[in-house]
Amino acid sequence: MSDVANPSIDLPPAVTLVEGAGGLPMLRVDTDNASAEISLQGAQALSWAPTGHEPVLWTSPRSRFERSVAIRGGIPPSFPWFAAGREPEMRPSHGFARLAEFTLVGAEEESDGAMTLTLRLTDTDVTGLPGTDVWPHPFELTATITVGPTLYVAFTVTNSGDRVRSYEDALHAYVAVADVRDVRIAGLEGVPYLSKIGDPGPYSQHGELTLTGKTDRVYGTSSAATVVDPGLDRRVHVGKNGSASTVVWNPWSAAAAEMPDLGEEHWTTMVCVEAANVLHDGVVLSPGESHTTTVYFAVEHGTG
Ligand SMILES: O=P(O)(O)OC[C@H]1O[C@@H](O)[C@H](O)[C@@H](O)[C@@H]1O
Repeated sequence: MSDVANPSIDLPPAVTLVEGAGGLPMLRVDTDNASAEISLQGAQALSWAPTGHEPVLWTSPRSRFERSVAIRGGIPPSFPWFAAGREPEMRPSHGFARLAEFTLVGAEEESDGAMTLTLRLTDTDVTGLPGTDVWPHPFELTATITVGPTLYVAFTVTNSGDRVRSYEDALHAYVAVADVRDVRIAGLEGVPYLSKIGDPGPYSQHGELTLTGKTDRVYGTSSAATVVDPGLDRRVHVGKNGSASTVVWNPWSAAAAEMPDLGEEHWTTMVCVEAANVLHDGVVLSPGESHTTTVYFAVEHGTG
């Protein structure tokens, strides 16, 4: 990696802007409490490790790193629609925000040593990206990412046009696990969900969630979830605000083998737990109104 010339703002010593894989600009954060890497494309945290812990976010060893191509891993944003969207013309998958290069507008050290980065994207920055013709509306998106012993990612969408608009969003986190077949996800007990595999339901979650095959579910909950991972002997708490849906996804072996940026050998080491607002829980904003979706992660040793 080499330093990128002329970052647009002064950076604290703990933050560097470098040319990462594929020439994509990346922010490197290295503090006493945590380290992280954040791609300006998608304002996408790709790695985060609090001091004394193994990396918490997963990025595919097979990911592509190219301009305007989705990076497989970390916390890509879905906006202005989720996955295949609510209308047939909503392509590409997960909308255009993860394909767009955000502008770094702030980098500040918090009093506890955590580092907060602020990145911005507006409709004028996404001209020409796939999907912008489907949702050609004025917006401002501000991503605020705080790197410390807890990782906070907040996405604020403002409707800067003069009509009411609706959208779906997700902070589509890939959590690193020893083996997805051995983890439990707590916090979803009793929550209603729809499945995108087979009969959509609705169903109700009985007990903690264990994954035994391809899983693609939208849970209707604003509560936190915890990934309990005996292989890494840790619990990863996934807290959230401003999110009415939690999506859990793992493609399992056959579908992963069909995905060139994932592959049959890597699907076991991740599970997606996504803070979202999707389907009938999509967000509706009046002109000038804003909504913030926040996800935060904390890790504890042990599974008890
Ligand atoms: O391959 P993509 O576009 O990154 O999407 C991956 C998955 O993302 C999940 O969030 C969706 O629920 C799945 O339906 C989808 O397959």
